[in-house]
Amino acid sequence: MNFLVVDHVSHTYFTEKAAVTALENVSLEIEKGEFVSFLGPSGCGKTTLLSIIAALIQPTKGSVILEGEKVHSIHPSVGYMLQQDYLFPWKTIEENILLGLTIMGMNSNEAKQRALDLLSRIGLKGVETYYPNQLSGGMRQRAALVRTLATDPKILLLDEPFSALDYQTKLKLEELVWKTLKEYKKTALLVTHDIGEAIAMSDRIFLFSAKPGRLVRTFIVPKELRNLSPFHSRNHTTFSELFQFIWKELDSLEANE
Ligand SMILES: Nc1ncnc2c1ncn2[C@@H]1O[C@H](COP(=O)(O)OP(=O)(O)OP(=O)(O)O)[C@@H](O)[C@H]1O
Repeated sequence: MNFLVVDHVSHTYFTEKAAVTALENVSLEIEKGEFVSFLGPSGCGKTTLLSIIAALIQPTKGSVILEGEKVHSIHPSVGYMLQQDYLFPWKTIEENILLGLTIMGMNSNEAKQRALDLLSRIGLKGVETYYPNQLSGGMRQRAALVRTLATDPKILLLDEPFSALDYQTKLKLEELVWKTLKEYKKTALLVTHDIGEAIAMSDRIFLFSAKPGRLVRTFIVPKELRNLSPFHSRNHTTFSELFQFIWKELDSLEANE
């Protein structure tokens, strides 16, 4: 049984002016513990697909099946990490993280201890009492990662979580997120515009076309890259070969728009 199945999903947004088909007949399967990326031109429905998997919106057609059960409503098995950290500015880092646990009804000491352990592992020990505006962008995203992992979700949806960061911070955070998710054996779906990021972090890459969003190709990242952390993957010769290959595919998709 596949861990997550997206089964013939289509989605159309109806506005006063028009109907926009964001996704058309998308089917894919993801295994437990896999790290996959959704790559494609702007507007190809990547965020829409993540929102459907999280059950924030219902697909017009098709379904999403997680561990054999159809996903109907928002469920704690899914953790979301976005471009913006959405930490509450009036709460300390620790309070922000514990708030997530309380909302999920997980108020146990064990859950709190896990959150504090995670903060320390992710290099944020000592900043528990700080407010978000006292931290750098990279530290805030690390705090957001802790908040997401603290509830122990089965699957993490990462919607361009590094895109607002400067290049060096982005590379460091990619490394940290990849290592942490591998250590915790999490399944992750990353939405990105960055081909390099997709190759460096993923086991497989799903390439989408726009208008309407269709799954056009799946790339399996070669094993020699998959076993390397993002930083080391970027320095491997196979990396640039795959980069150029995907670049050309993406370029031809954009030319056909
Ligand atoms: N709430 C909405 N109402 C109407 N149309 C929408 C809505 N949300 C998204 N769309 C449209 O659906 C299409 C897919 O949008 P979506 O945000 O899923 O794409 P994306 O691939 O994540 O884009 P980007 O890479 O620019 O973030 C776009 O044409 C967008 O304009």
